[in-house]
Amino acid sequence: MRASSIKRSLGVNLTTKIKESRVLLVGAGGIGCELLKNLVLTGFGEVHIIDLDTIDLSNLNRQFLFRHEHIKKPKALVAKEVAHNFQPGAKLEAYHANIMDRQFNVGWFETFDIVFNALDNLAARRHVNKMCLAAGVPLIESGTTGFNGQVQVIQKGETECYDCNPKATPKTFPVCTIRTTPSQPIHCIVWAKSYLLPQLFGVSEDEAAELDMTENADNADEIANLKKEADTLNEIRESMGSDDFPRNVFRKVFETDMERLRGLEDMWKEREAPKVLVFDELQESSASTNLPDSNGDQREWSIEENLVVFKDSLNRLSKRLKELQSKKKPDDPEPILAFDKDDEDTLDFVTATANLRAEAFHIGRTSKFDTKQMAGNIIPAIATTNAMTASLCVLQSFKVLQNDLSHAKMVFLERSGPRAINSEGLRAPNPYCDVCSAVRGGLSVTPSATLQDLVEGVLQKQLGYNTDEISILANEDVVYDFDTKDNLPKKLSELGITNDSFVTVTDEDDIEQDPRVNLEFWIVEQTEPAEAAKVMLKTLDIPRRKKKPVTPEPDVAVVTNGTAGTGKRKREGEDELSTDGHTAKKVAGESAKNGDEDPAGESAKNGDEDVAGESAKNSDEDVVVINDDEGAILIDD
Ligand SMILES: Nc1ncnc2c1ncn2[C@@H]1O[C@H](COP(=O)(O)OP(=O)(O)OP(=O)(O)O)[C@@H](O)[C@H]1O
Ligand SMILES: [Zn+2]
Repeated sequence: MRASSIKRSLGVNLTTKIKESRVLLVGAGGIGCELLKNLVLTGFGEVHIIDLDTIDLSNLNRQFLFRHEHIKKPKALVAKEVAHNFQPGAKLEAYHANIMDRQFNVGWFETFDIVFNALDNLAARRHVNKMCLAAGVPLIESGTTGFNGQVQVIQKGETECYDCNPKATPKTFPVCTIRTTPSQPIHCIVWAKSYLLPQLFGVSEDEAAELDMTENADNADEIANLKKEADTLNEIRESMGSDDFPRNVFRKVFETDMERLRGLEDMWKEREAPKVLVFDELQESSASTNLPDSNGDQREWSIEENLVVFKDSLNRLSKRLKELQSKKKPDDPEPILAFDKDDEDTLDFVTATANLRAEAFHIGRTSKFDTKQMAGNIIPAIATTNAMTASLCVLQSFKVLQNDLSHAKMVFLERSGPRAINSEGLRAPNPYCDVCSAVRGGLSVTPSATLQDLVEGVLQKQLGYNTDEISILANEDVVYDFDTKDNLPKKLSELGITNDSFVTVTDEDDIEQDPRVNLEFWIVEQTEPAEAAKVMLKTLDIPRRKKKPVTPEPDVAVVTNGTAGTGKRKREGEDELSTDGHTAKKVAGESAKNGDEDPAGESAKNGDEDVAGESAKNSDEDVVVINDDEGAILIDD
């Protein structure tokens, strides 16, 4: 768009503000590429782009700034170069780096007028949220999952922050469901992918993220059995590469183990016992069965076809592992093969093995295509959703630049409701949110300062904390609490508490004792010689934590891959809040926005669950199933 047209549609004032603004774009992926193009064409004066990744073939279908010749080059740098051609006058700066690196400190964040998040994971989103709160910079957070998208404006002290609504951690499955009582195809897929495949070709099942190995009375026996079974599988690994290998594996997991399970009669009083699959019988019935070709990916294979793929994929994987082992140098780590949804061999193995197991447990089979979606936790990325979401981010940024948060909105894109775009007014911060209720500040530290200087000198003497009732977290580690006092004499630097690192002080007092909100500071190292004080903090007023009404477990949606935006809109304990007078307020002018002018308000409520919510709802066990009945176009990653 020409500058003159922009001026005419946005007005001189806003156009000038846009031109004078300096913004940061975090992530140059699906949303990021669209957003960068929009920012540059809208006339944003200075745009800094950061992305840690390089360009991959699978990005090209939707990350339109990238071409085949850019594969393996850093996303941020290529995005900058290409976008620069759209608007040669724009000042663009690119960083091929992780936004969580310390060099991107609070002072650096403070230099921006707006930060745009176009990320794909919770950790980075949370980090940027925290940095923007610390720096007092407005954040426009966005996310898409398939046809759903979400944009949220976050401003310290005025709106909800990214963490004001609970986010679910990725789904894990109880070990006993996976090991002995699977009842859905996903249980069999997780077993094949996270248990059997690593047992045969990789690391031990203890490291599988999807298996909840927390030991308790119910599963102690099962975990002991697992260890025993692992030993047997290790023996079977010895036959890898020989013709007997697939047969040995099959017999172990579908004959011996099934027989053992059937013997646990108490277990099968309420449910049907698994059946034993007999290798020799299946081998015979599959004698004339061919390997399914790629046209067969979308249909369920017969049990014979599954056996053929099981054997063939095991042979392919064995060959690969043997090759890696033969090339291993003495100091190299032991080679392994790990599941990758785009690796045909591991995907074939998981599909066939999961289907054979499903057969044993009287569960329906899944096609290779569906297995790939489920095992890879894939929610398709859709270029149009990204483009629409990116444009909504820019529209919201206009409100921010005009200091008009009362007209900024939380916007949702959805396909299932009556309208594609829905919105609602921004909400005030959740008073119980530990993240945005925290008090933040810089802490000057000399190189010789110890943890004791901090705990006693600052927290106890200056700020009046009871040092028996606090815990201190630095770089994800507890460095101090009632039971961990050994670190007191250590220098802060020895504990990794150096320039620009964050330290969080949590008041662990019971809620009746009126604990304070979290105190979070970033370290500013001073050079010696120091004055008397080794650790300095200007006296802060640290308010008391809000007493939360007792509530049932929060009803959280499953976020499958961290791509989802901002989580369910219903706040933890919100119903109770409304009844005791603490109803979360809209930022300003709320009713006007949700009244006649915003007929989308109501539908937004239906679609306002976490953008991954739809898939989560498909199963009573919160299993993520991709519901594609309506013929979505799946763009594979
Ligand atoms: N900590 C981080 N620092 C900088 N960039 C990040 C960080 N975490 C994620 N990103 C970037 O955010 C972008 C998110 O884009 P997107 O969701 O399209 O993911 P993608 O990796 O490009 O594609 P997909 O995951 O769908 O294959 C990616 O380019 C990714 O590299
Ligand atoms: Zn918050």
